[in-house]
Amino acid sequence: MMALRGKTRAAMRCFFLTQQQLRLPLPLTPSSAADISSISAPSSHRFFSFTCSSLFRHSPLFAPSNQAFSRPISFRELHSSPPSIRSFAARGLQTMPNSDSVTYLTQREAAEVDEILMGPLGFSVDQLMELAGLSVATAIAEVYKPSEYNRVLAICGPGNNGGDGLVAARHLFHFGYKPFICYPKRTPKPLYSGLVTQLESLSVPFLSVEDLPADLSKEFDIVVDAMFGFSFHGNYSIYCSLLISIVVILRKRTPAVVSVDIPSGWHVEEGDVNGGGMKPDMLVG
Ligand SMILES: NC(=O)C1=CN([C@@H]2O[C@H](COP(=O)(O)OP(=O)(O)OC[C@H]3O[C@@H](n4cnc5c(N)ncnc54)[C@H](OP(=O)(O)O)[C@@H]3O)[C@@H](O)[C@H]2O)[C@@H](O)CC1
Repeated sequence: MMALRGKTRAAMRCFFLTQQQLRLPLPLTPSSAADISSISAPSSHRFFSFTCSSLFRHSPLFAPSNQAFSRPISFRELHSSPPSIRSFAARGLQTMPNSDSVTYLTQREAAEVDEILMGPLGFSVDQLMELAGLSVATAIAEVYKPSEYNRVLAICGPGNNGGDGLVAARHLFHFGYKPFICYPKRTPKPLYSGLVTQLESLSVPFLSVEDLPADLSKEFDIVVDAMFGFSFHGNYSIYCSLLISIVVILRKRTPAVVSVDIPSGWHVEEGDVNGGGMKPDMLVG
């Protein structure tokens, strides 16, 4: 998590990591650090970044001479790697030019920041969700051009992470993509029903799990994983594991899987401890 402690404005920015960035050779050179920093969202799209790097927060610090860091590392390796390897992501982010304004939060500290944002600072969940979804859409547009990756399937879960996905899909529509939504467990709260209404007013199709084609790669260029964020607990229900299986299996042929905030199924601080979580190409947090 990119965050602040008394530096709220400085910390309001979106970070995303792609396979390409995670293949940068280590230790990071000034130019590779610049490559990473150049992918942050434009200042007009800055927002409070939720939990991306908190996935890696408890990794021990690494020595530049460590053999593990003398070669490029892929995102796939990152998922299955011990904490010392996972700390690469934190290292990359820490190496950003204004890294003095960036610190990392635990889940508990993140909850406290939420309380401040939504308490004395007066932010609403709607506002934060809108900014999160817009930032996800912006990050996708930065990496996957609509001319090449036009058809987007957003799989949205029952909580706020799913709400981020609904918002992102709306912005992707306005960016020129053709989004589709799979939202199997709808939440009847006004915030969510409003997001659904807005998408329906744009004629964005909602697909049931049964509607999903057997081969997602033929129908979609990007899958947005907005099933679960930092409140995922326990194991997947049968229903959810079905969805996960679809995406994981077809991920081999799907051009891009983009996870929102935390890859679905990952522990917020320990990562993919059971090995059954999503394996995204890009993580936006
Ligand atoms: N906080 C903020 O300020 C903002 C947060 N934002 C975003 O919200 C995300 C966190 O949102 P969240 O807290 O709503 O939780 P989330 O991860 O979406 O899932 C909760 C739902 O999943 C369900 N569920 C859980 N485990 C399950 C299982 N094994 N199998 C089946 N179901 C399971 C659980 O059900 P329950 O346990 O309640 O029965 C509940 O319905 C965060 O990562 C970020 O992306 C932004 O929108 C901006 C503002």
